Amino acid sequence: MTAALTLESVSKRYGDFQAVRDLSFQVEKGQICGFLGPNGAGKTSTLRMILGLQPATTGRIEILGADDGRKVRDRIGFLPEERGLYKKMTPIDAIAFFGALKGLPQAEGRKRARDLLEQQGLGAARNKKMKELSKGMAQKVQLIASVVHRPEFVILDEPFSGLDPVNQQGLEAMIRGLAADGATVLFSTHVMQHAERLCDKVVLLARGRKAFEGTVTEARATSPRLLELEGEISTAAVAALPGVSAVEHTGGDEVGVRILKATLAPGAGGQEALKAAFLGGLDVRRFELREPSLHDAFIGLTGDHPDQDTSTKALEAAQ
Ligand SMILES: Nc1ncnc2c1ncn2[C@@H]1O[C@H](COP(=O)(O)OP(=O)(O)OP(=O)(O)O)[C@@H](O)[C@H]1O
Repeated sequence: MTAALTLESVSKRYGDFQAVRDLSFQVEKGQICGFLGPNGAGKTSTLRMILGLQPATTGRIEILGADDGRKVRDRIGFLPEERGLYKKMTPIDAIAFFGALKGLPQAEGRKRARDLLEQQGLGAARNKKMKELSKGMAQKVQLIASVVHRPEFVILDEPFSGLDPVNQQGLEAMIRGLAADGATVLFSTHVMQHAERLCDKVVLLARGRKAFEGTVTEARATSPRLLELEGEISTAAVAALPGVSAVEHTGGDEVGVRILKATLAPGAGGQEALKAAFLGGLDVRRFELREPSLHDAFIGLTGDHPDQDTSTKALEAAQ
């Protein structure tokens, strides 16, 4: 595989504040990579360094074979976190304008804009003014504007924020389409479900440091499986089952039927525990084996909640 992006020991310092620390990761050509972390983790700072919009304090970045994103800017598409196209422009004008900034002739830009708007179900809106579009529609137009020049590398900063579930699904489909056409995609998000559905690989960032790099399956495997049991059972009896490393009483009444959550030891599948429970005659009326989600893995790997704000300002405000 060939790397489309390589970061080696990259750090970013703003005055006394270290926003990104010793960050290294790679994205292979054609991959969809999720760049995950809570607000303030350092995602936008890193994306801006990759694009060459701000220098790294230390470290090396290579994108599409160049040592500075600005040298290959016409081969990159970027959707910034701050949205906004000129309100009085039509979607076609706005898309063609952004294409022209990347060297695409106006007539070709307008033709592609028409086709892409049609594909995204926005054909009827193409001659309206941007200010007349819903937020979801405007965001789709902005994504089209950032990829109309058919970039090899697409960087999207929090592309799902502010969209309703239907538009989020539409955006997921657009991202899959970009990768199917051969583009490499790197997108930041603090919503794990999108990454779980879309990504070939994920990089987890917490307080400016990499907490994990690998596939979603590998990330999930870092977290233990959970077994939920309901019945007239004691915490001690469940704790004694094979493969169970911890037990928590989560519901039901203390003397009668109880709901217990058992954390399984790494590698334990849960079947042995269930078999032992039945063979031992435990009164289990319901059981559920829960695979860890990416969200569980994130909490386990970082100790942070992905929706939390880990910036210094937030930490200070909380004290
Ligand atoms: N220009 C700047 N000057 C000083 N501090 C900054 C600057 N840009 C970002 N920071 C700080 O660096 C930290 C990381 O910010 P960054 O925007 O990179 O995080 P993020 O993961 O993208 O978060 P968000 O999802 O909220 O955008 C934050 O504490 C932020 O306040």
